[in-house]
Amino acid sequence: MEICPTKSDTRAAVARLKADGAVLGLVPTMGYLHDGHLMLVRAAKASCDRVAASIFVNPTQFDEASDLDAYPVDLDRDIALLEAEGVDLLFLPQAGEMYHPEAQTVVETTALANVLIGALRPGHFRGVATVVTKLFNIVRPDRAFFGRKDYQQLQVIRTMVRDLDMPIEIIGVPTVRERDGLAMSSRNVRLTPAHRAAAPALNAALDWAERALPQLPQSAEELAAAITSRISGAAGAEIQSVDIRDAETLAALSGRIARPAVILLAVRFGDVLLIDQRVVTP
Ligand SMILES: Nc1ncnc2c1ncn2[C@@H]1O[C@H](COP(=O)(O)OP(=O)(O)OP(=O)(O)O)[C@@H](O)[C@H]1O
Ligand SMILES: CC(C)(CO)[C@@H](O)C(=O)[O-]
Ligand code: BAL
Repeated sequence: MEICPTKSDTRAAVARLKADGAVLGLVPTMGYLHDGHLMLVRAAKASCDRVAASIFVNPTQFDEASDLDAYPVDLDRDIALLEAEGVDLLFLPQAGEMYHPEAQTVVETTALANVLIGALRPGHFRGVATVVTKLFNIVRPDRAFFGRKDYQQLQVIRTMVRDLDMPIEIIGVPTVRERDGLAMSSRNVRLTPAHRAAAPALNAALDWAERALPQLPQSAEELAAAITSRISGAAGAEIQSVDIRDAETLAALSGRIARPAVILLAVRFGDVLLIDQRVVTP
């Protein structure tokens, strides 16, 4: 695996990797890799000739300095894991390499960026869309792979690619979970033991909702209220939002759920914000 700390190294390495017309996949991450990330790498390996990954803890998408400071890092382990998966290129920039000191250009999906998680984390999706655009411009992949766990992020990126005519196919990969159902996340290590024990309540509530939906003639509002009451029983859970939205546009739904919908959860345990999601089809 070639490790490239600069944009110019990366462009040169990509040119070599694509010289024979190979299809290149990109897996963008913020590091501290777990099996969810490795599933993205495996999906990329399965459908592309060459695979690039990036590790960059992007400061512009953090709305809280304390969350950025607490973001876990273990580069040696990450590099070994990516090597073992057969990744061809790792783009590993420093913040100074990534952003021009006088940078003033941003990319924003104006409506989708400022609702749901975007309302809880102001500026977050502008930071994500801007850095992903930069990663796409530096690596120029044919396909890019993102987790469905970060559902709104995936829809923001799909919308951006559509609106700005980026010639990149976006692939959404299913959520990888711990044995007790908790969605894998780099932030899980920051949960206290008591919060870690309570956190599978998110997935349990989603499982319940998926099972209950065909039997109950529930409205979106009633379903959201029932999910909220289930999660509120989990020790330490501070529910930030439970939303039932159109699965594609994330437009709010009300009344009977008559089309594919996504249930979006954001729940704080101490200072850790956990998210989870489930697409349900009536
Ligand atoms: N459990 C998971 N299953 C599948 N994909 C995942 C999972 N967790 C993260 N991803 C995906 O991996 C990519 C990189 O995510 P990131 O590095 O932010 O990891 P993370 O574990 O989601 O961290 P965070 O704690 O910031 O949410 C994103 O596309 C994300 O959706
Ligand atoms: C897509 C991403 C790498 C952009 O910084 C980040 O938001 C993430 O890890 O999901
Ligand atoms: N996984 C999304 C990146 C973030 O939480 O900042």
